[in-house]
Amino acid sequence: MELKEELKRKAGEKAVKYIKDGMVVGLGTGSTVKYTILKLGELVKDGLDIIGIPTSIATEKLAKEMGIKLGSINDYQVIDLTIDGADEVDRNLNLIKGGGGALLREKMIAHASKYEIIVVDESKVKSVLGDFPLPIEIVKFGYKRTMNVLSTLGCKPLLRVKNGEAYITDNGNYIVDCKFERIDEPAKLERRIDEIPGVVEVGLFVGLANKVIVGKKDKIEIMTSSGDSL
Ligand SMILES: O=C[C@H](O)[C@H](O)[C@H](O)COP(=O)(O)O
Repeated sequence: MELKEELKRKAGEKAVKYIKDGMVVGLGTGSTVKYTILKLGELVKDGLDIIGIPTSIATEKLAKEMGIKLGSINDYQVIDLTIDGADEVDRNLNLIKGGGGALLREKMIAHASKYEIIVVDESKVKSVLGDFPLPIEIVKFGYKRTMNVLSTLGCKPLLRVKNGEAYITDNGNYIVDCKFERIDEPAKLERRIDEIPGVVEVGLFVGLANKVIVGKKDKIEIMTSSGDSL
């Protein structure tokens, strides 16, 4: 296994230790949290009883294959704990998410969660967010205008394309990846982007993560928010 993959595995697997019998658990999306879900599948086979709430169709499929019992956010409107990945993390536990296109469901589930744990490899920890182009989910209607409005905030918006076609999210929308030079005030930028008509959700997660598990070469680092109690 290549080193980066090994660090993802380390962080992803570590997170299952916070999952307890009887919990409703939000299941994030991506190649890091995949390791959490695989491990969780083993624990479920050994008798752990939890309900998983998937954040994407891809995660729903994987969790089903692993034999994890699933529910929806409509049936479980309060989630005990969610484990998810991120594309970038700063030391204040602000995040950029949505590299895999799942940011809307991920944010809804993070918002419904009493506790959110993020799993990443060390390359994702940055002093300032913004290296990674910020994913923004927008409706198809008037998308060119929405992209122009986004550019007035100081970024270069690029419509996400997959296999030569515009990428479509699980919710039937487009994703625009917006490259900012640096994001100094994530909370302020999140609010400004959310105010633009046509924007469904932005991949900035501010004040939602309680703990970040970082897979490093020599160890696992755990970053916690103030008031963290898990
Ligand atoms: O939309 C996708 C999610 O926000 C992912 O959690 C994020 O992109 C990180 O994914 P990965 O662990 O594959 O880098």
